[in-house]
Amino acid sequence: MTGTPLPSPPPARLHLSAHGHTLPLHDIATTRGVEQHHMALLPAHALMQRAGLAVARVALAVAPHAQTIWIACGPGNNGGDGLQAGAWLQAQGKQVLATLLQQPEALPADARAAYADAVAAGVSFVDRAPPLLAHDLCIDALLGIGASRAPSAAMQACITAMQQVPCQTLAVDIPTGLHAETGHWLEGASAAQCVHANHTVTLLTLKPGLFTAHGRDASGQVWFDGLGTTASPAPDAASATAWLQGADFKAVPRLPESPPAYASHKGSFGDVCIVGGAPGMTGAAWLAGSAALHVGAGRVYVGHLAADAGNAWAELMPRALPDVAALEHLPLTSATTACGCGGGTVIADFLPALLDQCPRLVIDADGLNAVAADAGLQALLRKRASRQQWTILTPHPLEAARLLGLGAQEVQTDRMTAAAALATQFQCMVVLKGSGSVCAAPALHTEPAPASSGCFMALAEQYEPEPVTPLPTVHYSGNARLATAGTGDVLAGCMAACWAQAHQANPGASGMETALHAANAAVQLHGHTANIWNYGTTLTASVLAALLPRYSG
Ligand SMILES: NC(=O)C1=CN([C@@H]2O[C@H](COP(=O)(O)OP(=O)(O)OC[C@H]3O[C@@H](n4cnc5c(N)ncnc54)[C@H](OP(=O)(O)O)[C@@H]3O)[C@@H](O)[C@H]2O)[C@@H](O)CC1
Ligand SMILES: Nc1ncnc2c1ncn2[C@@H]1O[C@H](COP(=O)(O)OP(=O)(O)O)[C@@H](O)[C@H]1O
Ligand SMILES: [K+]
Repeated sequence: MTGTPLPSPPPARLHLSAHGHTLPLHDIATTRGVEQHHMALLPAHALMQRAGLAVARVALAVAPHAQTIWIACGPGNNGGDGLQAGAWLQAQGKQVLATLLQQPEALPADARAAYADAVAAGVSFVDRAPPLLAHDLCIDALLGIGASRAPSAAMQACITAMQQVPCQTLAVDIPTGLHAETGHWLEGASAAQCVHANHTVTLLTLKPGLFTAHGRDASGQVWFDGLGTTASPAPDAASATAWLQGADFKAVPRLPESPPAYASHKGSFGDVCIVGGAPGMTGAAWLAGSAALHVGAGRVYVGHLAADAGNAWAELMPRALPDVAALEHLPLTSATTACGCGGGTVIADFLPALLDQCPRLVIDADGLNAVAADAGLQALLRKRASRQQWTILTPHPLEAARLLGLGAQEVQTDRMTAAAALATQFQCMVVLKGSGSVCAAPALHTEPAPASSGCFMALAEQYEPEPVTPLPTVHYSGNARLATAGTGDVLAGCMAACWAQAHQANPGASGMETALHAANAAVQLHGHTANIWNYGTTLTASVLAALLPRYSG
């Protein structure tokens, strides 16, 4: 077995990328399809041999000095990958001890062959975790994409042991206990029933659950191996079911610098209006305005709902909004507007006019709460897309729950579905914030094919455009340094500024696509700024706003 040619390329390590790079994500059904396709092309058992080799390679890379390696193997093919890795590692001179939670004869065929390889290589079998030292390693090969319920009692004992070992843990494909698609715990399980790995080597495809909800905490450093089925380190893009933004297989910790054209002026970078800052929450509007300014909007107006709002930044243009009529002092019909930041309950009075007039509108915070509470506002919101007026909603999980009439926990249980449901329900772009922010869009209607004459004209008239729903994007950038008050206001202002500039640069582009681009660009800039903050002090929202890099397309 050790003479089998090595599949290439070797496992690749996922890194943050400042370039807004996208990588394809695949759900379980598509992953199964990819697996079946390649299994049919390869000799029997070859794919699992490659999977085992990929796991062994990562094991040697992350724990080069390990002498003892404990592998907890479940009853399916994830366990088979573990057994196969054990065979490779034993052949490399490691002492491999495996705990197998299934009778060997009851394993699926590939895993049974892996078991035979492990026995032949000299792997020992033990009932429970052996004594391990800090430089040793344990491998979680209990459950992969076949996990269907909370771990069994025997599995739980292995998970608890893995939580107590003094060495690193490497998960195969997905940490046991985590749902591969949602990043939530398996149904009926909790954090205590999930492996919290230092590393995860995921196989054939990148799974969305590794990157959102609890996924980032449970997975540690993610590695990918296409098992020789892809020419590049990235999995196949054609069959993607979502995108991951902000990660790459190479470290690129620098933002590109593209200076603005010499012959440009402040009118070249779009205007932004902020509407918010009710009494007691004036800071929220200033934070959003500051963010818009730093991201590079040409002119930023702050319409504040409090009578005495002060002025935090000399560069911002304040406009007092004692009543709805005062909105005429803002260039709402030409600018890009972010509303709701610190908007209090009074923002509800302003929303009908904003929904009516603003061609590009980001609705955040209290603006979202107002919409959730008022069916009339919801109807106005839904109508906007048909009038070519575009909207981005930026809820955190509780705001999303209010809009959907669910509990916040239900939203967190399946963040991608929740974001997509909001996008469809309100015909808006949606950024569901939190760890692994998710951007979703409603179905886009494709234009009819151009027809020039005769029967083709007649056919074109009958042509019903097929709606196309863009894939959701999960963001890899961002971390818990953003978990401080006001960072959401900063995101809203940042988004309006990205959107204003993207629209200004290309006013003829599809409004919906520009909105989607702006939503993703803003989440990336915001998250990236938190990723590079390394000063040991709290990243306050004001500092975050001032550090945001200029939008560069
Ligand atoms: N074949 C190949 O060449 C390749 C395979 N690959 C690998 O295969 C993995 C998928 O394998 P898989 O489909 O066998 O599913 P897997 O995750 O092992 O679990 C299913 C088993 O667990 C059981 N079970 C479920 N939940 C349970 C629970 N809570 N507590 C206890 N038991 C539970 C379930 O029992 P059942 O529900 O049937 O009663 C069944 O026995 C994939 O993630 C990747 O690692 C790739 O590397 C590519 C090459
Ligand atoms: N643990 C985390 N990991 C990544 N991003 C986070 C985390 N906590 C918060 N954030 C980000 O910080 C921002 C917080 O927004 P929000 O909850 O609206 O805060 P606020 O209302 O205080 O401004 C969002 O962009 C969110 O995605
Ligand atoms: K696993």
